[in-house]
Amino acid sequence: MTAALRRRKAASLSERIAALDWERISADLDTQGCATVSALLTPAECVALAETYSSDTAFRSRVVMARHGFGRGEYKYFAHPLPETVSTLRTELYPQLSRIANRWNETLGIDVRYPDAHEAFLARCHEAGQTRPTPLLLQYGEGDYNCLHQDLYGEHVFPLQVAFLLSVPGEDFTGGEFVLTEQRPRMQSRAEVVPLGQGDGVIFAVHHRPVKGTRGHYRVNMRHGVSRLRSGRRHTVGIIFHDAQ
Ligand SMILES: O=C(O)CCC(=O)C(=O)O
Ligand SMILES: [Fe+2]
Repeated sequence: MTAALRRRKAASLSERIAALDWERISADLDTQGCATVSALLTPAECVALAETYSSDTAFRSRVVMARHGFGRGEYKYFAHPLPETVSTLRTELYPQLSRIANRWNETLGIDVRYPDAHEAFLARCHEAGQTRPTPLLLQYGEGDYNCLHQDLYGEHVFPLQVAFLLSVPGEDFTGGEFVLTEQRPRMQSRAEVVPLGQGDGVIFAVHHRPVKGTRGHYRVNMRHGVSRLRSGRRHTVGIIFHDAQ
């Protein structure tokens, strides 16, 4: 098979997103507060995205985490126009996730509802002065880590976000595990380490999520971060659906 034929036969990113098992993802998010999708990005897409890190024009700002007490390592927020892979992920993951987000808000008795199209949700952000794009590329070297945090950038918050591992664990880097914590009312916190391979994504709650208890649902507070890299270099791309002030 020629390379061109192989390319045509390979499903596009849109097709791969549409083919995801959303019932399973939805159930995992309900029970665990996170769900993984395996190899949604191809190795070529991962390498291409990771390589844009050195670009001067693709980004609107760079954050050196140690300067802000966020950890160690750095990240850059993409500028418009977003790379096609990032824009496709953001636009096409959103409609499925908005159904889960609306269901969660209903469960928690929160009045906010999310529109079906990402464009409509962005219009809401923009009207409130949240106009700057939030998708970001992160870069970690040996000894780097990302402190537990929540990606909140203003009044409007979409309750789910996604991070994709672009590097190959065990080969490009060691350590550097994705970590989630869940703070439960009047109980001790629960931690979850999410093993990821190259191109895998983790979908997780940004801030709050409903947990089923014996007497209805209650709200827990979520944070995410990355444990210390023992060696090598690790890149991830973060897809956050609300824009920033
Ligand atoms: O590098 C990671 O795995 C975490 C990235 C992150 O904090 C984010 O995508 O918001
Ligand atoms: Fe984050």
